Amino acid sequence: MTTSLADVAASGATLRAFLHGLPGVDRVGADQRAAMLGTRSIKTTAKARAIDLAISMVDLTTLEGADTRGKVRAMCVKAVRPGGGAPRVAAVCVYPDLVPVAVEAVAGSGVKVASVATAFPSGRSSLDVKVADTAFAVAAGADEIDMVIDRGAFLSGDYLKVYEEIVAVKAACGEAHLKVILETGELVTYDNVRRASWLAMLAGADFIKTSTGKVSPAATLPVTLIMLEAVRDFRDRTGRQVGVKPAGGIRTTKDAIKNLVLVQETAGADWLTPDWFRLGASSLLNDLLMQREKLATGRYAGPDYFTLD
Ligand SMILES: O=C[C@H](O)COP(=O)(O)O
Repeated sequence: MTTSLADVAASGATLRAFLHGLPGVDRVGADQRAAMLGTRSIKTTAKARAIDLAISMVDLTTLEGADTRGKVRAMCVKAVRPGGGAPRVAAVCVYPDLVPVAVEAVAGSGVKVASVATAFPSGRSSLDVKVADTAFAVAAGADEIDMVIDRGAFLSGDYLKVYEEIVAVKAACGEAHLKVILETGELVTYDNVRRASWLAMLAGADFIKTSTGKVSPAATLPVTLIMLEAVRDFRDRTGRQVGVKPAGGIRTTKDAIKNLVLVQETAGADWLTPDWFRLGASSLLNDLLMQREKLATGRYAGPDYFTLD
């Protein structure tokens, strides 16, 4: 069924009625389903393919106050050529002022440049500043913008403010893709995660992303499960596909593979590509490369071989 949801945001009241009319999340059921899918084992050949797929989905990230041009350049080299014949990652993710460095370093490789904007990570600034932050990153060459929602507005029930900010930032993105970070660790309930997912998609998000990586808990499996259900149901309802990016705290190959199983079993194979699913992580790539080497040779390459963060 393809139904227009255009009038849902006609007013704060209609938006609230829609979001609160979504079915509630069965918390115990979501936790159990995520735990059950997380224990699935996969064969060695499937594991090799899964590792390469996971590498191709990584948004290799550095978001520290101490980031330097040199650190970003080194990260980009690794993003483009992770080593050992592994595929390139999907994107690098940096603060807006470092976008030009990343753009130059990945030029011609196919690796995208993503940048966090809108007063990341708190989102506490005026809309003008958030739009300017976005425009700055896009003008510098960012292919993707990772914005944060105003959690304060969301938690006080001012859904229209959150919606309008996303619409304004989306407009400032132009051709750049917009990932909307829900910061699920601050949303308190799974029902809120479902509501925020729909709110972001209704406002035009190309991707919904769990977390900034600055708040704990970050990308838990149940939260990713709820967001995958939301993109699946949103596409059933509107015909538009939206991507999902768990980010924050994903460090091991085991974590990555659990996420891939979740995608396959929840949203389905249409989401199992870097166009529709990303893993936002600062150190996951190292473990994926080490496990890849172990599968191929039977032994781990030492840290001399892989640059460890
Ligand atoms: O968007 C990605 C996160 O900021 C990275 O978080 P992480 O350092 O826990 O992998």
